[in-house]
Amino acid sequence: MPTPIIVAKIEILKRYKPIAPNTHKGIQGHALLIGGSYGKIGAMVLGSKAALKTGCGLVTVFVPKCGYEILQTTNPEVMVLTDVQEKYISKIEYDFTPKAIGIGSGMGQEIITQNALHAFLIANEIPLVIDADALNILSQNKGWISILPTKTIFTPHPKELERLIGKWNSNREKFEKTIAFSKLHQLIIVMKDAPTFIINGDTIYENTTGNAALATAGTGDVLTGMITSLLAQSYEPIDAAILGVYLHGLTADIALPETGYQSFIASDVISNIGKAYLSLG
Ligand SMILES: NC(=O)C1=CN([C@@H]2O[C@H](COP(=O)(O)OP(=O)(O)OC[C@H]3O[C@@H](n4cnc5c(N)ncnc54)[C@H](O)[C@@H]3O)[C@@H](O)[C@H]2O)[C@@H](O)CC1
Ligand SMILES: Nc1ncnc2c1ncn2[C@@H]1O[C@H](COP(=O)(O)OP(=O)(O)O)[C@@H](O)[C@H]1O
Ligand SMILES: [Mg+2]
Repeated sequence: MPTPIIVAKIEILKRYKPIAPNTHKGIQGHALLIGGSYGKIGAMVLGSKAALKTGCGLVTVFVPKCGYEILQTTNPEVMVLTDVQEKYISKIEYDFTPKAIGIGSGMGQEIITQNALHAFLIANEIPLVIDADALNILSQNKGWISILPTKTIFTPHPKELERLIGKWNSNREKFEKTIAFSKLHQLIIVMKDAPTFIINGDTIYENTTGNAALATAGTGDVLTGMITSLLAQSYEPIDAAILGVYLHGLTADIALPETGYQSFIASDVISNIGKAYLSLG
């Protein structure tokens, strides 16, 4: 197994691009987040707010109709497009060209949603982050993985990873299988765990931030919003994954003295993104 590259501040500063003074929202990047279903619109509320707080200029969400008022009320900075269906996504349509797309958080796995994902993947050429139910759907339809743009970012937690690559008998085998999967499909795999590893073919990155406060609902949905935002800001996919995971963990390290492990929630990741950026100098 290749020795991991340790991702500490020095590795981040090689990749981090401070904001240009004369930038504007039109060049800061437009992120599109697709997902949500009845009862899981919160995943999109969290992801879209995280995307804005990570610095892209514009964020649009595509959600089932039941998400419209929720998102317009909770996140007024976010633009909202809706599916024709009330409770789940059935046909993904939008009339602009986003710089990056994140798909899957809270999306559910209805058959009609699976078909909508397939049609979307066939048409799409924009850089992608794939999370949660979109990963689960791909696990059941492995042939669709070949349609993805190269360097698409997958963000599985251990159970989602197992659904994609099958069971492993040792840590070593888990890495071998993930590396083989990454190479076969030319994907970047964010192996979310404690710690999180990022696999890019034979290269392994080991993140150094984060703690058990992150073991709470929605922190993964937030990470998807953050990585999609960085992709929209023209970071290379590998840099968006590395920087996103690092900043996400750093929010928990910064908040811990005030929240403790137990009371930290996904919204606390979002409210500490600013401090995480400031600590980069
Ligand atoms: N507020 C919201 O709307 C929320 C929506 N969510 C969405 O709900 C859907 C279901 O996601 P889930 O992840 O809960 O369901 P999954 O069935 O994918 O994952 C849950 C299973 O994975 C295991 N697991 C998770 N993390 C693990 C780890 N680090 N090590 C070992 N096992 C681990 C759990 O024990 C459990 O058996 C997704 O679409 C997700 O985006 C969740 O993110 C929760 C919050
Ligand atoms: N004990 C832990 N230490 C560090 N990070 C953790 C820990 N538990 C969970 N995380 C992080 O929290 C996030 C959880 O993501 P995920 O399981 O997809 O949550 P959700 O789907 O509820 O949003 C991942 O980034 C994971 O690495
Ligand atoms: Mg998740």
